Amino acid sequence: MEYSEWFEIYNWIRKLLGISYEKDVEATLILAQILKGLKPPLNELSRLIKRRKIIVFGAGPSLDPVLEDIIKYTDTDLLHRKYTLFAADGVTQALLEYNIVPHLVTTDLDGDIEALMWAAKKGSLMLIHGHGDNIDKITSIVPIIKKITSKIIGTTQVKPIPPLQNFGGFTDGDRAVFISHHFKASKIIMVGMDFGSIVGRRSKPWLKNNEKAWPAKKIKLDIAFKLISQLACKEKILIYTVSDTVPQCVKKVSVKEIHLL
Ligand SMILES: Nc1ncnc2c1ncn2[C@@H]1O[C@H](COP(=O)(O)OP(=O)(O)OP(=O)(O)O)[C@@H](O)[C@H]1O
Ligand SMILES: Nc1nc2c(c(=O)[nH]1)N=C(CO)CN2
Ligand SMILES: [Mg+2]
Repeated sequence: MEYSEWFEIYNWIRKLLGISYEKDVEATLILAQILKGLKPPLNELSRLIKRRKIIVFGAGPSLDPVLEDIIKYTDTDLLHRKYTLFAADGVTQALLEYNIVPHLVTTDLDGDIEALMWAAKKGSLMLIHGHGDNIDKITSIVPIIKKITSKIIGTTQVKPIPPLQNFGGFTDGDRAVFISHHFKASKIIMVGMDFGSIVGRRSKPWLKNNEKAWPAKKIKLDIAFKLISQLACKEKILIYTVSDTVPQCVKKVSVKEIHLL
């Protein structure tokens, strides 16, 4: 997506959530400074996505039960070989419990940090997002991840400055879908991308159970739903979901059907 096209969407989101452009720019400068000197592994990102089937895991309430179901039909080694596994932030904790190392992780560093460190150690490529409301986490956590791995790509939602990138997308989950589209995935299969008004417990380390979405979170889930609908309809790409809430132009499939895709 052209930056000008994204910038219009970003401004729409900014108004909805009252986001500060200046703080987003500040976060971008700080993240770029911390990652300076690290060459973003874009070739590896492309190799993991281009012409491959991607499973994007979101942190909705259906994540854990569906993951259990998937593992019933496909053993975890096969899953790892057949698909590129793309975890949205806190989902990494669930994958850790099944010992499934995601190939890719999108995070704005508000998921379970231990799980993110585990993924970094195991070789996941970490797409770390900087925005105006996670500057404290950027400065405290990114230097630690940098000591563990060089497989880091910094992302931003404003104009990128090297070595950062902007592939479009807003929340960790829809950003994973946008990145998969940008690098020309053959198919994108969404698991746990439930949207709606219940936040899955994997979303935040402090959640013990699934919980009713607080007002800002509800707006973010609606934004994610809309962005994926727009992308699926406009770009005519093949996006599937196993969740009951189905964005426009996305096809609903059952867990059993995943391996037929
Ligand atoms: N019902 C849901 N509950 C939680 N996450 C969901 C749900 N449906 C889809 N998702 C996706 O899973 C991702 C999980 O990431 P995470 O919980 O870290 O959210 P986030 O993008 O950081 O947003 P926030 O800033 O509100 O925490 C979300 O970005 C969202 O796109
Ligand atoms: N400034 C700002 N940007 C964001 C925020 C947020 O809370 N503040 N949350 C996001 C969800 O992943 C993505 N981007
Ligand atoms: Mg997050």
